[in-house]
Amino acid sequence: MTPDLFAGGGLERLDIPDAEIYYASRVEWGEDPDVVLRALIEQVPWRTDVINLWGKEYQQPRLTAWFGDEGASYGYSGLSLEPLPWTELLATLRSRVESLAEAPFNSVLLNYYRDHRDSMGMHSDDEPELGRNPIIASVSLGEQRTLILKHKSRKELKPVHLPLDHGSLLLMKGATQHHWKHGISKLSLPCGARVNLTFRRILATPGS
Ligand SMILES: O=C(O)CCC(=O)C(=O)O
Ligand SMILES: [Fe+2]
Repeated sequence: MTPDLFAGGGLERLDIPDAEIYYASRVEWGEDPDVVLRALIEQVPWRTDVINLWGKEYQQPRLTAWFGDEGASYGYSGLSLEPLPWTELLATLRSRVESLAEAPFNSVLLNYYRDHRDSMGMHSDDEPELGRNPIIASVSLGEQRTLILKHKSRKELKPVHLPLDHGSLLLMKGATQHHWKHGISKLSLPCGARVNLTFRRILATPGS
C-alpha cells in the first residue's frame, strides 16, 4: 500500500484494518520538545483522578489535566467537568496540531506517565460528547512508550504495537474507535517520564 501522506507534517497512514491512523515520528513543533516536556511537567496542575469501576473507586495510574475552550465540558461519573483555560504553550501546540491534522480542536486531555509503573487501561475514545467517528490528535513527549491496539471483534487480528516517539504526532480518525481499543501498558524495567496530549473536539454537553 502506498503511504498516504498529509500535506507537510510527514503524517503517514498506517496499514491497520478497520482503522484510520496516521503517524509522524518527529514533527517540527516550532519549540524544542525537551523544553516543552519540562515546561508541561512543571507548569500543569497535575491531578490524580479517581475512576469508578463497578461501584468501586480506583486512583488512575498516571496524572492528568484537562484544558479547553470555555463550555467544552464533558460529563464524567455524573459530574460535569469544566476545562482549565488554555495556556500560551498549549494554545501554540493546539494551532500546530490543527494545521497538521486539518481539523479543529476545543480541548486537550494531558496524561503524565511519571515512570514505568504508570499506564492507561485499554479503552476507546468513544464518549458521546465526541460524536460519531471523532478525530483524536495525540502528541507524545519524553520517554518512548508503546500504544497497544486490540481489535474489538476480529480475534484473528494480532494486537498492534505502536512505539510513540518523543515529539511525535498520532491521529486516530474515521471508524477507529468503533473497532479498536488502545492503551499503554506498565513496563517491568524503569523508564523516564512521558507526557501525552490528546486533542479532542467536544461537540456539545448532553442535556444543555
Ligand atoms: O498516552 C497515550 O498515548 C494514550 C492516551 C489516550 O489514549 C487517551 O488519553 O485517551
Ligand atoms: Fe485514548
